[in-house]
Amino acid sequence: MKLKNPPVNSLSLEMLTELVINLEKLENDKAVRGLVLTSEYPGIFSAGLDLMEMCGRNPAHYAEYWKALQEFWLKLYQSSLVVVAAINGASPAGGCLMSLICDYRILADNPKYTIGLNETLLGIVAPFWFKDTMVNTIGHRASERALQLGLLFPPAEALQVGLVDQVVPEDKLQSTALSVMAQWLAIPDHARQLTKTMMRKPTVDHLVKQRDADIQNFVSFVSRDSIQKSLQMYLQKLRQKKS
Ligand SMILES: CCCCCCC/C=C/C(=O)SCCNC(=O)CCNC(=O)[C@H](O)C(C)(C)COP(=O)(O)OP(=O)(O)OC[C@H]1O[C@@H](n2cnc3c(N)ncnc32)[C@H](O)[C@@H]1OP(=O)(O)O
Repeated sequence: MKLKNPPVNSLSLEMLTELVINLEKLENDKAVRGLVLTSEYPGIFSAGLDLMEMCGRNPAHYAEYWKALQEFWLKLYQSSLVVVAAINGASPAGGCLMSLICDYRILADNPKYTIGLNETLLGIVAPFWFKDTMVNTIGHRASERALQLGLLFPPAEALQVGLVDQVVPEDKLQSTALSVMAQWLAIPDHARQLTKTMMRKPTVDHLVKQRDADIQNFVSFVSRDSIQKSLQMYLQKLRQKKS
């Protein structure tokens, strides 16, 4: 599946909805057992959540957006398919989260392709289920440091901390993803799927139990004037970077 939402594959409401629909279609197709997630635009895997969905909108929109994000996370994290992320570009914040909920992550070796949960750099806080996903991958201490500092790791460091499973030359990314997929598909589906469910259930339950409260929390947080100002300033900084 190729992520395709120009210019930076930000996770807009429309994109999240389409991703969930496509995932459902693939899961209902008995001929499909695995999925490689990559970007149509080498250089950018995903810029994360679409900041335009979080700026200057009304509470009903924020609630709808957050619910769609939760839906996407729940769908992909619990997918019965083998999901391999072939990360062919920068992967900040929500882009990193999307990679973390796959079963295996391969990052192309390019110093510009940084990955991490950098929310604090925007003056916002990664929600508990982003944090849980990261802790499950790299452990508590490394997550605490990475989350507080909003670290974006270049490939060698991402590999060292365990944020990705493999770093390969850019021209070997797709072939490596396919050979990793073959290795995972050699395991009987039912055994692998039950194991995945067992490993992920506590994290899933944590969010499921608090879904409504999490939406309310997001809506009230994002509606604050101070948060709106931080997000606007960050967007402005992104725009000024060009000039
Ligand atoms: C408030 C409550 C908070 C609760 C928690 C919320 C958790 C949040 C998770 C998130 O994912 S927040 C988003 C974090 N994302 C980022 O910090 C990435 C920002 N983008 C970049 O660093 C770069 O754009 C890039 C991805 C490295 C690509 O760089 P490049 O130089 O190739 O492109 P740019 O010129 O920077 O961008 C092109 C164009 O796209 C706009 N844009 C970039 N990122 C986003 C985004 N996340 N959402 C919306 N739009 C984005 C950027 O402003 C440019 O727009 P124009 O200037 O062309 O209009």
